[in-house]
Amino acid sequence: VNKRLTPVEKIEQSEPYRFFLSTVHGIQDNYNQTNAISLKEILSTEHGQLIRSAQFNYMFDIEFLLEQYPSEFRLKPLLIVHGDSRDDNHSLKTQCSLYPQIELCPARLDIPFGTHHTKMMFLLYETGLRIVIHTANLISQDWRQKTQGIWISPICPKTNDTRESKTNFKKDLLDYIEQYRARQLQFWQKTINEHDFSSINVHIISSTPGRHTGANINKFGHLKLRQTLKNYLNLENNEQYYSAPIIGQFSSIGSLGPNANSWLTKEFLTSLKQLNTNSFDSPELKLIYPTVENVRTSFEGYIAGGSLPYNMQTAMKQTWLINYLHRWKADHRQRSRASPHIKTYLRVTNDQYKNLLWFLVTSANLSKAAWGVLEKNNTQLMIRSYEIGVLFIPKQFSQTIFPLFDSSSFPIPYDLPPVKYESTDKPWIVDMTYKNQPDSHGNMWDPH
Ligand SMILES: O=C(O)c1c[nH]c2c(Br)cccc2c1=O
Repeated sequence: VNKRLTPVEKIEQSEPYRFFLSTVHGIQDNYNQTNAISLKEILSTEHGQLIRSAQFNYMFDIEFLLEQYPSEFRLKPLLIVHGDSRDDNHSLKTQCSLYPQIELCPARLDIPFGTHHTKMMFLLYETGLRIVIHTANLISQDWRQKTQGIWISPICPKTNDTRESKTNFKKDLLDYIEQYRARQLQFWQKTINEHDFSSINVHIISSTPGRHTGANINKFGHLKLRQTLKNYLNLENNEQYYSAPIIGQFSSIGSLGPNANSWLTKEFLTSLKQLNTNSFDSPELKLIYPTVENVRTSFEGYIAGGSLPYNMQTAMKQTWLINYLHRWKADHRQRSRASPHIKTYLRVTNDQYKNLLWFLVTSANLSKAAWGVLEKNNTQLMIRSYEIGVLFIPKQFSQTIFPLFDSSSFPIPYDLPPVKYESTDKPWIVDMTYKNQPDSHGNMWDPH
């Protein structure tokens, strides 16, 4: 019998990973019960009496957002942290002008083409502080029929000593917030400091705009990932891990250069393949990005492609990327037709993908703007955007690996091994017309 779980039961049952996919309209209920949660459930009164909250994001529909809060919480103070680009500001100011309880905090974007991608919630209850780090915009379309990733922290109790987690979560979160240099965030910096984070078992991997150098060079972007894997992934020096495949999965792709060696393998893969041994084998890098067919047959149809903004101008400069690409396929979660807006990076053992070495869920797509690009003879990492994600490492869960196919297995979002593009498969490109086959709603796609 499919017992409907309450939001609190869902979180209890998700232990120890606390990693969810968003619920999807149109799939069997039990696939929306196990390790799946909605925005209303995240904000439910069940978790306690909310005092105030903060919502970091890229796209906002304020009416929709307020509707997701329980009615008794809708008038609580709400801080909206958003990108300071002109049009964002205008529409947000207009949307929020009706609500005195909403305060706006524009994030400085001093480097051109940077965006405020970070998707994070601070939920302050009478019993303590909860952090949610996820991949969904605060618009209804992002929470209805897509595959989104969500990590929900425990409610961290207030404490009179600054309890840190074994993963340095508190310090890394404060380092991230500090980069905004925004007075509207001072209350939350103080609040974070006053709460006990010792129960948190994930690492923060974040990005902030800037040219990070010297002591700060490993604080953000792909060098933070490299450093964290180096320090915490204590795999015995056995050869079997050297060629273990690495998988990147995302909903957009930036300009990566004229060939793989420009940035993808030389810089980005070097960080992903970091073991605490200097292994020389080059592991396979497999990239998952939706095909046109994935989009056409998705629940949303071609409209899903509006949230996959890989453009023609970029794609035509890097046809070499096709050889790395794999389809979106998530049959075991009944989400092969729930278009992915989640972004994940993981490493599996090469014995038929039985075990996971680490798993990252993040706002960061496959782009230099998000992850950073080394400059000045590798002495500085230039990042354009704000991003944040959480990294799961077996050691922090008292395991050497995360089993993938047994009872306590890690709830991965898609099917492994990934399915390589066939010769007829094309990556979805947002500004192309698709007129030769109607989508699941009988529509065509003509962006002009
Ligand atoms: O970070 C995100 O979530 C996103 C960033 N840029 C986008 C563009 Br540009 C067009 C359509 C959707 C998105 C999007 O979803």
